[in-house]
Amino acid sequence: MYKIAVLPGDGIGPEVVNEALKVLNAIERKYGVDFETAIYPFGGIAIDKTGDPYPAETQEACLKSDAVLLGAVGGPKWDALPGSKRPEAGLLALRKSLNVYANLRPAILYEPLKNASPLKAEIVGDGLDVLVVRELTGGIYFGTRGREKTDTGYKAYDTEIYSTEEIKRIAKVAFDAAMKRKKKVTSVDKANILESSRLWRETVEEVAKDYPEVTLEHMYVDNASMQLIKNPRQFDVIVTSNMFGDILSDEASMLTGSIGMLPSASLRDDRVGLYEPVHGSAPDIAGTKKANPLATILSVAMMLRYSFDMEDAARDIEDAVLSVLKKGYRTQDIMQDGMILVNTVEMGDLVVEEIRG
Ligand SMILES: NC(=O)C1=CN([C@@H]2O[C@H](COP(=O)(O)OP(=O)(O)OC[C@H]3O[C@@H](n4cnc5c(N)ncnc54)[C@H](O)[C@@H]3O)[C@@H](O)[C@H]2O)C=CC1
Ligand SMILES: CC(C)CC(=O)C(=O)O
Ligand SMILES: [Mg+2]
Repeated sequence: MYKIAVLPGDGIGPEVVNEALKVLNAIERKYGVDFETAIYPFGGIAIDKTGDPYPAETQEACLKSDAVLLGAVGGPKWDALPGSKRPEAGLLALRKSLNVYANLRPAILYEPLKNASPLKAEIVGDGLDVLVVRELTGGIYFGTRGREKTDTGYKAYDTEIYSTEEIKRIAKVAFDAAMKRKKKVTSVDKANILESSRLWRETVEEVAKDYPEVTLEHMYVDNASMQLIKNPRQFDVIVTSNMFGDILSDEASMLTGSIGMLPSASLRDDRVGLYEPVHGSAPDIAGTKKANPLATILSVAMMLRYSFDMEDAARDIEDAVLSVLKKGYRTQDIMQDGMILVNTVEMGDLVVEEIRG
């Protein structure tokens, strides 16, 4: 029996996680498996309860689980807290404590959403499928940061540090993924300025030697941001640092129609993983039932694939999502003329119905 720690978090987090749990339940019944799920406080709600965004009880449960399912954290209620005490600091601590250094963020444009992408039809072509492999437990989000008083105010700093080992292991993940795809890796950096990017580039070059079948190209992050819009079909796997991957994956999400469509898996060298939508807690729509739960539902599919080796069940979920979209059902973020508008709960129910068959 697999143990799953469930961290709904804040804002729309609990709303989308509820729908994902319904889908997980449908998979349990269909495949005769048993998942032991338990919900733990995390993020802003945990700060309210315990003063800590990642309380000891939650940490212990996550470290003992086979997988963690997370909604999202943060919101205006906690924005005035110092950085180290905010819900987002809990998220970084969770990722670090699990050592899930490889964040896979597939940006796939589902065929029925072709017209929901803001890109012109000729750019989208017959579909988009880009995998962003983001380094998740190092870089500037984890470097020393601080503030010092000056005569006129303050100066503040954040530091980007990457070691050869950190770069090697994420590069390997990207090349291994590319071997199962179109065999192309684009490594995104800012090596014309940053020393950490220069080491990144050199190290990725070294790793590439073990993958002669894979084409490697390097691209500066400013150009990559532009190319993602201009010609996204040139990309297969993008490998990049924590911050660049954070930003580029939000950008890539728009190619698919909405950030509400983008799942993620954060992995380490064994099968334990953290699964969460790419989006945040969306305080602007929290409580309105407008949130698209598909990113979280698709994150469950990634959990079944990567942590539980249940490829058929993962595909079942992905096929169910495609069917629901083909039938014309849309949450507000992907709504188009002539389609049927549904809310968060209705979208979850529709996916469950498809899985049940
Ligand atoms: N992994 C996490 O827990 C993350 C947390 N955050 C936190 O979330 C809070 C809000 O951040 P924002 O910058 O506004 O980013 P956000 O991703 O929460 O929202 C950006 C925009 O996308 C929309 N959106 C997001 N998810 C959606 C969904 N499932 N369905 C439909 N529309 C959706 C929102 O309504 C909003 O207009 C902040 O406190 C931020 O720090 C932000 C990103 C990731
Ligand atoms: C706290 C942030 C690093 C969360 C975020 O934006 C992300 O992981 O995509
Ligand atoms: Mg982000």
